[in-house]
Amino acid sequence: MSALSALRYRFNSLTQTLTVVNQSLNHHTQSSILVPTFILCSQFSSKQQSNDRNEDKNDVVSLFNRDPTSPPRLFVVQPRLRPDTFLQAKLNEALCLANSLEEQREGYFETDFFDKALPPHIVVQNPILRSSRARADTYFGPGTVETIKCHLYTSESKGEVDAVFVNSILSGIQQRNLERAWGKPVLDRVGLIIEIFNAHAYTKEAKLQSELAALMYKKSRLVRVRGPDGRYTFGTTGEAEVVSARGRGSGGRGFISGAGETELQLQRRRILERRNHLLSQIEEVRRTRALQRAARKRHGGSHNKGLATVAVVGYTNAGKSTLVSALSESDLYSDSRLFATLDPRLKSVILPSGRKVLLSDTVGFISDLPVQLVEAFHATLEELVEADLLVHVIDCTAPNLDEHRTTVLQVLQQIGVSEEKLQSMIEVWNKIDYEEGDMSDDEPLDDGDEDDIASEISSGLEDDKANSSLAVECSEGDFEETIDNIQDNCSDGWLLSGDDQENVGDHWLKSLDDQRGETLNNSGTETKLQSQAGPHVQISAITGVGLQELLELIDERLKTQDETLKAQNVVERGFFDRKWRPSHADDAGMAVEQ
Ligand SMILES: Nc1nc2c(ncn2[C@@H]2O[C@H](COP(=O)(O)OP(=O)(O)OP(=O)(O)O)[C@@H](O)[C@H]2O)c(=O)[nH]1
Ligand SMILES: [Mg+2]
Repeated sequence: MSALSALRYRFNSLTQTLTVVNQSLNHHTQSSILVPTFILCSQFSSKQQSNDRNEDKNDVVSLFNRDPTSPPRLFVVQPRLRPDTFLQAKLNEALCLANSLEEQREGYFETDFFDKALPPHIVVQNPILRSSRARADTYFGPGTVETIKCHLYTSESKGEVDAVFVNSILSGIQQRNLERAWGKPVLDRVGLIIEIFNAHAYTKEAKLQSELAALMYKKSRLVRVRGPDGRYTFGTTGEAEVVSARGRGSGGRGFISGAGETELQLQRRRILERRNHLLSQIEEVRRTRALQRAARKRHGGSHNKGLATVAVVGYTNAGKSTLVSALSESDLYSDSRLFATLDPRLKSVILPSGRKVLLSDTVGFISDLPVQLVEAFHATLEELVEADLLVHVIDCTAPNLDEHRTTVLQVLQQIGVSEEKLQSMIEVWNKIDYEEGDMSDDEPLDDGDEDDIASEISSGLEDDKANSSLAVECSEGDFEETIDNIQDNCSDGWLLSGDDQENVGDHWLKSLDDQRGETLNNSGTETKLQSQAGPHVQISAITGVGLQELLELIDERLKTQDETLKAQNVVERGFFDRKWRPSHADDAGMAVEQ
């Protein structure tokens, strides 16, 4: 089996299995359930929610000018990674990300995830693996840029491409230069994830937070690049820097009144104004959430006891929503699309001891979760920080399970979850029902020449090569040459920019390397983030295996926590009593004796 078919097989077998699983639930029922039947202490009443959802309905925030009525077709560029299992996992994730970008309408997606064709894609040389540093201007070397360009043209001739997705982190300059080289909008990993959040945002809260993240990302991408004529230009298509009237006349008269505002300054100002507006609205959301949490803690439980919240966290697509639905016998929206859930949902569950608790389903994480999203989704993520107990769901079928675990732990630490809560977190391995198809004739990705593989993996291009003049330039024989032998001095003037930039991509791969070092090393040295040796419970949220055991474990952990808290309270009360007891001689003596 060729590397391409192996990859297709893996992707298809993954999606097919999930299709079968999904068939057990009626699609339309699933789709419509985002209008929740029961949201405890929700921030808005259901009537309010529907109003909120209708409000700003046409406000589609997009990082590139995509048509919101139909999902964009993306061409996926995956830089090579090692080992092959890691590359395979990252490529699969990139393809799922590319297919996940679709506007959500009235609570459901028009396209079934499994009906979507595999996006055209290519695996290329990784500039960071090769020279430990990516090019400042185009990230890839000129040979790779050209190779991608001709593969892109071939795909485009079939009407397949609206934009290019590079599964790496690019700087603003690199992105702009690649857009010019390829004549297509370019999205990097951060951009695509933010774009997906914007497309999937449905409630007012999610929309506000996603828009804020997109704005902050946009702000960091406002760059000027040198045009073909050597002058600085602004904008994707290289418009000249526009000067607005603002600034003129404000600081003086006539010639000393200032040069006005450049396009760059104008865009920045607009972004900052909108940002302040969004921040004030998000602050309101946070305040409301905090009040509701406090109310739950005070009166939510039986016998006037507080109601404990158990937050279900995990990598995106791990099965969090399916698990919460199964435990609470409800029907939260679940989908193989990444980031299907953006808003926290609370569902009540009765534990084996008879105790009632709230299960919270929330947004999933991903490696390199954009910092803009973490900051913007502060109000949502705060729910996790405030939860009494965390349940970490891991998809045990993921080949890079350790990386998923590390990513989630890193994000939890980043948002301020205490060490104590991380220690008491329950780790659950989900999808134990999953059976891998027969992979006996599957070849490892890297068998043979790695550049042949890169050519092979490029989807749907092989057949066209013989006929297309462009394909002649991309023929496999030339491929190696294109990548290896073209000198790095071929960049046109416009590729070079005067603007300084940092190599964010380097950081990304370095962090990948670090993670792989941590997660794939066999030295036996445990990092702090890997203190968990294995799962506490193994379950299948679909078949129900292990769910009772999980509920018992939650019960037990909460009980232990209650006892610890009680003990602490006794100690604290003792201290309090000693400190504030009236200064009667006998009492004081007793207090000392205690
Ligand atoms: N085979 C199998 N598939 C499962 C299981 N649990 C969930 N899935 C599937 O995994 C996919 C993702 O499930 P979700 O519950 O949406 O995952 P999630 O973690 O909520 O994902 P996001 O909300 O996108 O972060 C869906 O297609 C589910 O049907 C399981 O136990 N076994
Ligand atoms: Mg979900």
